Amino acid sequence: MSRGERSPSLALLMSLARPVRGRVALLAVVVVLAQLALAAGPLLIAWGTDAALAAAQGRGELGPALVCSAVYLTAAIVGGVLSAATIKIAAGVSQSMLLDLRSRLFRHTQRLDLEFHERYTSGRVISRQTSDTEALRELLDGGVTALAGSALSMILTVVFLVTMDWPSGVVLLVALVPAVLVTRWFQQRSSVQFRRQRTASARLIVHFVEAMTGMRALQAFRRERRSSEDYTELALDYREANVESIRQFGVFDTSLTAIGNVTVALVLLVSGLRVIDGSMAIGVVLGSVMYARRFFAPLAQIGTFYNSLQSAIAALEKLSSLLAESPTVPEPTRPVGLARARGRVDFDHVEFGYGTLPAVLPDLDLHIPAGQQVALVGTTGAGKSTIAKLVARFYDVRRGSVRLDGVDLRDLASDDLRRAVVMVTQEAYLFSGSVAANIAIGNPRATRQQIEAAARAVGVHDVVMALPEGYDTPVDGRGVRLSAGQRQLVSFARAFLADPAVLVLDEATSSLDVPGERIVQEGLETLLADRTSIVIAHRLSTVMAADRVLVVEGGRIVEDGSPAELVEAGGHFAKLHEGWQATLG
Ligand SMILES: Nc1ncnc2c1ncn2[C@@H]1O[C@H](COP(=O)(O)OP(=O)(O)OP(=O)(O)O)[C@@H](O)[C@H]1O
Repeated sequence: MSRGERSPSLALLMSLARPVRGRVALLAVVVVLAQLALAAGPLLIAWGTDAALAAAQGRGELGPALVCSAVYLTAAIVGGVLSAATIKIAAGVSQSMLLDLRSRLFRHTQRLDLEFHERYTSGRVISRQTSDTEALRELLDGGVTALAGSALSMILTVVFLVTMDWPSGVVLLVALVPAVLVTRWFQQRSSVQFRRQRTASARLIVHFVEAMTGMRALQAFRRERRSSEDYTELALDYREANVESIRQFGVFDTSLTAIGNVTVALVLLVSGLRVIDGSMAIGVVLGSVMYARRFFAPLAQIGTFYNSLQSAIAALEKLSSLLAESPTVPEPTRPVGLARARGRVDFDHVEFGYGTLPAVLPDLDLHIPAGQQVALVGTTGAGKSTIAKLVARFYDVRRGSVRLDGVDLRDLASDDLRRAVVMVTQEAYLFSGSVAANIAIGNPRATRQQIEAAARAVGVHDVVMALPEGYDTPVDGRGVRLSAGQRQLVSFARAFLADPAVLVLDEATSSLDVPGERIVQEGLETLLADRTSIVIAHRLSTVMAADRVLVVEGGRIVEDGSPAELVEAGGHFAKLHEGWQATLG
């Protein structure tokens, strides 16, 4: 990892910590004080045993022993209270930082353009918001303080021990060599193992999600058995990875305990010999042994925390690179207002292609007067949706310009653009909430009367009234309680309520000209009336009702005229028309 790559992560961490820097400083002070209080224990015992007990036994003075006990007790209580405070402050700091991060991520990804979302995929966005934020939470929620506390505890132990009795300190430092080697071994092995675990778990989840979301296809093609065999294999892989990781930790932990015990024995041996020859007091032996015992425990914590640290660093890198993405459809620096758009749309020699791919529209010159109803037809992949999406400025053009009432969309204030141009997609996406709330998306300030009027206008009012709770009936994420046609009508009502100057609509391919679809057709007619409309048409009735039909082929308009004129002309459209009529029989 180069410095250049790391710095955005660090910058992100710093920017998250800035608003809570006071609490971070307090946390640092509390961690140091807690460790000092805890590390003082053995020193007090040594002094208490040698000086205070000697005073009590020799001269019958209880004072020093009482003082020593009181100080020991105070240090223990202070250490305990401060350790608890550390956890509390760290949790507060981490939750504030994560709240900030989560909202930043959400706002940012929402602001990014469609091109980004198509490239990045929703799965990746979700894992930024969930598992990566979670990895960071583990680190911030005590991981950093535990690491700092552990390191500080080891340093203080050595310093106190060397100050109290340097030969024991030397024994400790010598024992540190194998302990560090074992820790390094564990870190190397476990980071490989950790990656294996993560990959195995990701594969398992992907398989699970795929099987669940593709359940219909899975059952239709009788793939259940094969699918569960594959799942079992992946689950076994995951188990293997977990077992191996636990085994490694077992080896590491046991080795550290063994090193710790041998060190205690060595300290005891060296001290014992020195007590025999009279060069060491018994209290110092006690203190040294206690220091030796508490020395290695933090190392196990540092070792096990290594993986969390690694994954938090990786998560931070991914999060910061997502936050560094900037929209390719930027807000204008000096927006031009357009309070009441009339609805004239112009494509002036537009060249457009997705990302760096070859141009889909090589040179489109199209002028639609305000109020005209335009139907786009053509073979699949011809570029109809692309034209529609450019009108809503989901993407920016490479060359030329798209203008609304003469204003380049790139200069138009985005609120004005969103008010003036509304796109209704085939998908007719419903958000979780009531039917009324879904219609009100078109105009959040609308009253219930206005919502109902919109529903009446597009012919969905009776359908809604027949639902168990009428307008307050909740619809799930994708509107499972409503049929495709009903969903479409709700999305028409939403667009009707928004009342845009320009309506862009991708007519559902599944809805054909069958009698049951009459209601959708009528709703559509009301919606399209009195405004500029650009419809990617799939029904003959919609096309025939349009003022103007554009036949698109290979990103170019090959025929342009009224439906009657084009039928008359005997070109592509006339053939399409013939075919349509034949299917309707
Ligand atoms: N998001 C995208 N990224 C890259 N290429 C795309 C994207 N969307 C469409 N294309 C390509 O652009 C071309 C035009 O696609 P477009 O969706 O505009 O066609 P269409 O006429 O609307 O087709 P259909 O009737 O099947 O919806 C196609 O070659 C398609 O592969």
